Amino acid sequence: TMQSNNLLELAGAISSGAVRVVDLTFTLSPDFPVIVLPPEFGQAAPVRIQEISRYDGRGPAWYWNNVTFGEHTGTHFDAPIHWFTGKNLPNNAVDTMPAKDMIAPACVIDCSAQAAQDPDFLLTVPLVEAWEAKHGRIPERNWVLLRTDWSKKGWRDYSNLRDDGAHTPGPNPDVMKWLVEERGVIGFGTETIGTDAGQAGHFEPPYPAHHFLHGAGRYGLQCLCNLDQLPATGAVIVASPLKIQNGSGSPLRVIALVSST
Ligand SMILES: O=C(O)C(=O)c1ccccc1S
Ligand SMILES: [Mn+2]
Repeated sequence: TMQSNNLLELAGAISSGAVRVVDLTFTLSPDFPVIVLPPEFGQAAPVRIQEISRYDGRGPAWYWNNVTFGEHTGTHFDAPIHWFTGKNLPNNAVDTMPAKDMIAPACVIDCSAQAAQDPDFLLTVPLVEAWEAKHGRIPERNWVLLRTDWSKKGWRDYSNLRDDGAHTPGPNPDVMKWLVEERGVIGFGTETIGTDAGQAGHFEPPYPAHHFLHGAGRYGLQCLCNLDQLPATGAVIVASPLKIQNGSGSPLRVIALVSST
């Protein structure tokens, strides 16, 4: 049928390279920095990869590990249940979210110049409107990915922790409310630790990306990389979190399909 031909054409285009598959994921390792919350709160467990056997007496023909990690570690996905504003929504966990939400187009907003000047740079509605004047209105059910080139920093600058918390770029409250309510985005993605800015705990409402996205049943992606390899529009994101029972999120492989033509 027509549909199956389109799907087979896509598979052929991926095989031939006419459609590039761009990996937007950091390697999940014990060295990767994880979010540090104020000391009075529970903290993410460190990533641990413990070898069970490696073709030796513990397992002569096989290599495998036990892996421990927090749901919000490395390049990872946030489900609506992660935030109190999404706690009562239907199908709000990674194991109950609709599979169709795992594939959607993306708009990439390049703020790398601004973020290079100011680690506390905030995306605003006027900046997105200026982007739309150039690239067209953000369609419904798209990811909006904030390119800051933060993923190119060394670990210390990547976390950019000071005594008053992290200083990393992100969205202001107005733009998050606007993206969700006026543009119907499926989610918001960042290169930094967290979809929110490092100082977002002081915003109103606190952590506005989490607040508005998950309150509307939408999703977050964070610690992305290689956003500089994506076009402003036209990429399709595949983001399928682990099917953790009642999970609030999970590390995952995020890939983007990009037409080479
Ligand atoms: O979703 C996250 O990884 C994240 O940024 C976060 C996690 C837990 C608590 C607060 C925040 S703000
Ligand atoms: Mn998260």
